[in-house]
Formats: sequence, C-alpha cells, structure tokens
Amino acid sequence: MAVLVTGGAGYIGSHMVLALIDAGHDEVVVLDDLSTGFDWALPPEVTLVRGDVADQPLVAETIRRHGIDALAHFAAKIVVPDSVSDPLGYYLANTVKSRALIEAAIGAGVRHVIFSSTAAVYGEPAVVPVPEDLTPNPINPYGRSKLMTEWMLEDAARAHGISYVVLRYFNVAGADPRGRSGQSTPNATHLIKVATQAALGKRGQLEVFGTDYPTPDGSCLRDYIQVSDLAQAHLVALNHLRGGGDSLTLNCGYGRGYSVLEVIDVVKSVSGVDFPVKLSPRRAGDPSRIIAGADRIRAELGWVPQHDDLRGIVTQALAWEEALGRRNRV
Ligand SMILES: NC(=O)c1ccc[n+]([C@@H]2O[C@H](COP(=O)([O-])OP(=O)(O)OC[C@H]3O[C@@H](n4cnc5c(N)ncnc54)[C@H](O)[C@@H]3O)[C@@H](O)[C@H]2O)c1
Ligand SMILES: O=c1ccn([C@@H]2O[C@H](COP(=O)(O)OP(=O)(O)O[C@H]3O[C@H](CO)[C@@H](O)[C@H](O)[C@H]3O)[C@@H](O)[C@H]2O)c(=O)[nH]1
Repeated sequence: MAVLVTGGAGYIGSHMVLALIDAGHDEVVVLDDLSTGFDWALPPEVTLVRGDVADQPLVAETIRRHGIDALAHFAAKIVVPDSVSDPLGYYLANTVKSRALIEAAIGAGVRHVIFSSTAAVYGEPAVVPVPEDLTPNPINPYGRSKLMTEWMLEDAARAHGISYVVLRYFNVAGADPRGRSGQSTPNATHLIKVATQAALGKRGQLEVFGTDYPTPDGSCLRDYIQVSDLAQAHLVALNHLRGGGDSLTLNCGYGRGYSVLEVIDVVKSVSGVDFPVKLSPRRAGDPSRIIAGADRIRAELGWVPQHDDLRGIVTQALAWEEALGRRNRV
C-alpha cells in the first residue's frame, strides 16, 4: 500500500514525507507542480511526479501505477491576504482543483483521504479555544475555499464509501528537529518565518499588522503548532483510517494562544537581536484570535505532541533560516 502526498515538496508536506519515511513506509509518491515547493526538499527514495492535482489522467495513472490506497492532500494556495485580493484564484486552486483531484482519486481506487484544512474555516470565533463542533464561519476567501473542500470530501466519502480525516491546522511553524526541512518559501508571509528573517538581517524590519484588536496587548492571538508534531498527526490519522476507523474532523493545535508581540519578544530573545519593529495598520482578512480546542485529536487518535514549546519552535525556525542562507538557496 502506497501513499500519495500532494504538495509533498512544500513546507508541511515535506515533513509528512519525512515522517512517513522515518516510520518505515516504503512507498511514498509526491504529486507537486513545484509552484511553491522544492524538489530538494524530498528524500531520494521518494517518487516525485511533477504536475497539477487537477490533471485527472495524471492522477489516475499515478494512483494505479503505484497501488495507492491513501491520499494526503496538502497542495493549495495558502496566504490569507492574497486570497482577499485574488479570491477566484484561491477558489480555483483550493476548491475547483480539489474537486478534480477527489473525483480522479476515488475513480482510481483511493480508499482514504487526509485533507489539509485550516483554522481559517472558523473565521472570528465567538469562543476560544474553538471546538470542532462550532459552526464554521470563515471571514476570508482562503477559509471559504477550504471549507467548501471539506464539504465536498464529506459528501463524496458518504456517496462512495471512502473514509477521511480532515485536519484543521492552526498556525504551523518551526522545522524538522534534524534540520532536513523547514519553511523555505522566499517571500513567505508567516509571522515566525518573517521574524527570523528580520533577526538574521534578511529583512530590514518586521511590521506588526494591527495593535488595536480586542486582545490583551492589542495584537492578534494565534496557536502555533510545530510542523513535525503536525506531520505525526497525519501518520496517526493514516493508521486510523487504514485500521477501519471512522471519518473525523479534528483541530490541530496546542490549545494556547500567543500574541504577535509575544512572538516577536521570543524571536528577539532566542536570536539575541533587537531588530526594528514597525506598528502598522491591520492586514485584510485577519481574525483577532484563533486558538484550538485541542482535546479531540488526542482522544480520537492518541496524538501526543512532542514539541509544544514556542522557544523551541523559534529556535528550529531560526536554525533553518540560517541553514537556508548558508546553502545559498533561498
Ligand atoms: N502553513 C500554515 O500555517 C497552514 C495552516 C493551515 C493550513 N495549511 C494548509 O497546509 C497545506 C500545506 O501548506 P504549506 O504551508 O506547506 O504550503 P506550501 O506552499 O509550502 O506547500 C504547498 C505545496 O503544494 C504545491 N502545489 C500548489 N498547488 C499545486 C497544484 N495545483 N498541483 C500540484 N502541486 C501544487 C506547491 O508547489 C507546494 O509544494 C495547504 O493546504 C495549506 O492550506 C497551512
Ligand atoms: O509580518 C507579519 C506577518 C504576520 N503578522 C501577523 O501575525 C499573525 C499570524 O499571521 P500569519 O503568520 O501570516 O498566519 P495567518 O494569517 O494566521 O494564517 C496562517 O494560519 C492559518 C491558520 O490559523 C492558516 O490557515 C494559513 O494558511 C496560515 O497562513 C497575524 O495576526 C498577522 O497579521 C504580522 O503582524 N506581521
């Protein structure tokens, strides 16, 4: 039995690939168009099929040739403010292309799907930590594009007798503790990545988008989950599905929020660099606070995080950012 990982050359997908290889899964196939991913992020034993997830003949051929029973679907466009300026691009990438992929995968015999969803489906939740049962109410096109795919998957699974786990990731950060992968996108917009770049002098300053939110220090609160912990959540989800487990929708977070200003303090403290910070207006599409109700995934899948420590996450991110510079990559 083999696993197809779409977007496996990207940040989170590459950690899933490493987790599969580390756990002894011998056949891992990645489908990636390398639009934001890197072939060098993949270990040599992995098969890379370069192409688009919406290329149905390619998807069907890949699944049949490698005897794939399980699909982990990471490939997407992921930047919240970009989704506000280019909503139709996001609906195409995240909804329309996912529909094509799911159809081709089911048609070719895939039995299990793990889908990379997002905390953005909750929008500006009335309660934090957010339980999975809260009715989703996304406030940006990115969250809507992902929620529609959740719904398509749920309906298709019911109609065609397949099983799925939807994982709603909160803010993913950090890097492989062994230094094999990390966030490599040159123009990344994620807070911890950008802050480490500021600490290393790759950016002149860090902007704080909004200090007038209804939060304790006025900046936004997020729940930062370490990327290898998240990859492990996919492994236990895969085992659950292959063992005949029911379909599930689960939050992936630690259940604790940090403000933007707190994150910046940690990056300054870990790096020892007091880089310039500019207080700027709010960014389009940002909810003020989003923190995971984090119990269900532990109860359902027995997931036990190993890296629930913001200083550790920042230390990994900083080490990866330094290594990228040394390798003269990005
Ligand atoms: N990074 C986060 O904090 C976060 C939080 C919640 C959810 N997610 C979800 O996790 C998933 C992975 O995100 P990431 O941070 O690793 O992003 P990423 O941009 O690093 O990875 C996406 C990968 O998908 C590939 N790709 C994109 N469109 C494709 C297509 N049409 N066909 C084939 N390959 C394609 C890219 O080349 C890249 O390798 C996404 O679905 C994203 O929505 C991310
Ligand atoms: O230079 C920066 C970058 C970010 N922020 C703020 O930091 C917070 C986190 O932003 P960012 O790291 O860009 O992540 P989010 O916009 O919260 O979105 C991430 O987390 C979501 C889940 O919560 C995922 O769905 C998205 O894919 C992923 O990009 C937000 O308040 C931003 O306004 C800044 O103030 N300055």
